[in-house]
Amino acid sequence: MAEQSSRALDALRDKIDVVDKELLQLLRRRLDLVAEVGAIKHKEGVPIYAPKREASMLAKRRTEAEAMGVNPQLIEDLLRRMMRESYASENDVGFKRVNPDLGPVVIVGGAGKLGGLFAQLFTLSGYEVRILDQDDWDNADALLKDAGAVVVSVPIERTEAVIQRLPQLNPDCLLLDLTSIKQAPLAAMLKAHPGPVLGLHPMFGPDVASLAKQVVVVCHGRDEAAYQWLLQQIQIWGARLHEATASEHDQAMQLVQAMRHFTAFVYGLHLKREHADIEQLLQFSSPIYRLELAMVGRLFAQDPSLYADIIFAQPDALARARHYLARYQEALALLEAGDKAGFCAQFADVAEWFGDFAQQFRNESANMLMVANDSRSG
Ligand SMILES: C=C(O[C@@H]1C=C(C(=O)O)C=C[C@H]1O)C(=O)O
Repeated sequence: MAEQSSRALDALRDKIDVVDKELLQLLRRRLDLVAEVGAIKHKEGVPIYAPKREASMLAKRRTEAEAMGVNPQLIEDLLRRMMRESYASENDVGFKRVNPDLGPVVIVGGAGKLGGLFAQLFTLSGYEVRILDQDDWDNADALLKDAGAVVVSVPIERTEAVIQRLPQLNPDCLLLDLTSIKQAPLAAMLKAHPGPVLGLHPMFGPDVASLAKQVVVVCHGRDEAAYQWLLQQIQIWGARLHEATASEHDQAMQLVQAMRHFTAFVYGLHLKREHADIEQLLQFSSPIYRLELAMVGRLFAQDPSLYADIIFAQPDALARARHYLARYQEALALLEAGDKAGFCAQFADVAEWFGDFAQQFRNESANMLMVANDSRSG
């Protein structure tokens, strides 16, 4: 259908175009200022993400917006989107090198995606980075000889074997890994290397444009003082650190990763077996269902072995999956019995357990749904 226009409408639209162009110029000016901030941060080693500055800036702009009859959420959305752009532009400037005396950083598995991201961040921070990938083992001694830090970033199922395969490192070399389970790799590293050891789990994929606001889980291994520089470096990259024991981490990952991915896998399997017509589902979808479908569908755009690794590497994935099945059967019994009241009672029980988080998640998702809807066209 042709979109309607009239002379009056065209005149107003021309004026809107002028305003939008002004906005664009303002954005350009803001980006230039942010680039200057980036240069100073680079020099002084200030983290790219400044949560307090952001919070006070957002609060002020919200108040001002209200006074001007502008929806405060509108300015907040715009500023948050611009700040995301800031992080990426500050990335490009590079980062202060916290440990100028460190020998080369060797990334085992550096040709992989996550290893590649860390290789890039270390390089942007002025460290000498060497990659030790599958075909480089003949050359391992030379690559590792004077290493200041060795980062193991290989698929989970190979992590322990790779750690065992490493030649003896310098006693003061830092050995760390980025695997998404922590107990077994940490134990293997402590056994293989008498020097400083650290377990990290970056809670993000390799596609992030910057580390700003991302979380890195830190599981201490040995000689914390020897790797403070790295923890500081990661914060300069913009990430937030979350300390946990390896077993706390692995327990949480059961639910956050293994169970969740397994459930998404089953849902995908179910859609296929039911011969669901995705095109049609999308036509009928509400924004929340579209988002859910996206969460499931995106899984199948990735490497199956990545997910197999995450799910199968968890020591009690099987027991957890069985618990989940039992819960499903419990809920199914309510359905079989036509027990609506029982369903509502359980629902209320779970709602009470979620407590304030339920409302918090509702608010958060409302915003996400609006964003998801904004990106629709046609
Ligand atoms: C530009 C800065 O860096 C980041 C980006 C901000 C922005 O775009 O306004 C604000 C705070 C920081 O998280 C800054 O620190 O001022």
